[in-house]
Amino acid sequence: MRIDVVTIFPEYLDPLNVSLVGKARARGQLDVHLHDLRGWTTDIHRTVDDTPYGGGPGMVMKPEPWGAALDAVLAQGPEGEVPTLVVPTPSGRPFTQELAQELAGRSWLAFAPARYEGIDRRVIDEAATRMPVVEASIGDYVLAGGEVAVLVMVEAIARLLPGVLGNAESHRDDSFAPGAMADLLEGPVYTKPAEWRGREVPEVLLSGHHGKIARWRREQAFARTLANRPDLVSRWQLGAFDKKEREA
Ligand SMILES: N#Cc1c(-c2ccc3ccn(Cc4ccc(CN5CCCC5)cc4)c3c2)n[nH]c1N
Repeated sequence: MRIDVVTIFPEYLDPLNVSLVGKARARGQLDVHLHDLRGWTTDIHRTVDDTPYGGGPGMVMKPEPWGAALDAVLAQGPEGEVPTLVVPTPSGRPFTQELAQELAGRSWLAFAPARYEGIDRRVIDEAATRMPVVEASIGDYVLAGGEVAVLVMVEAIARLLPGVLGNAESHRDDSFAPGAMADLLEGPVYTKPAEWRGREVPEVLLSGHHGKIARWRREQAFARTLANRPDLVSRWQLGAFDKKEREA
């Protein structure tokens, strides 16, 4: 997968050099290109923003630098291909595991993290005439810009790419991943030592009885989901019900 990121803060994306994403880049599983938006400004002050038409707070990112930057990204990318443009925004569709799975299936993603009050709308509308555009939000809170959202999205997507997670890890039982535990949160996890500060590991986990362990983990996941995300329980129950219906 090729990933391009256009930003006025390329250094904000330094975490893409470490850990899971960094290793995937070193192995050639990810090809990441960072672009400083100011490289496409034409004035001495390298201006990327201006006041909003219609008034209102803050500044808006000018269309010219973004248009030129996206032109350059398309020109530098694989011949005859276009990226999916991912635009982090508070008003976007929720960035969920499902959307991460969808984007993990694309061969080329271009991220456009904005700052200020966002990008002039015409940039997105014009881009949508020549590539798929996904406007997505990582959660119901307000950030100061889109770069941290890019870090979140790239990590969630990268770990789904074949071979990126080692054999010792798996996204099979992730929260929200398809399958028996779909839509349930993870249950508790334990490792050695068996006793720590007077607290013991649940006996069932030491039993070696895989059926009992699996049932215990499902019960724990259900209890945790009921406590922290009751909204997911109804979805899971409906899913489990549908499955029984289909098997009946
Ligand atoms: N993903 C994601 C995000 C973001 C996000 C993503 C990208 C940018 C670019 C700039 N900002 C700052 C900002 C802050 C408030 C507003 C709303 N204003 C109301 C009146 C006019 C706009 C617009 C932008 C961003 C925030 N925040 N939260 C998420 N889950």
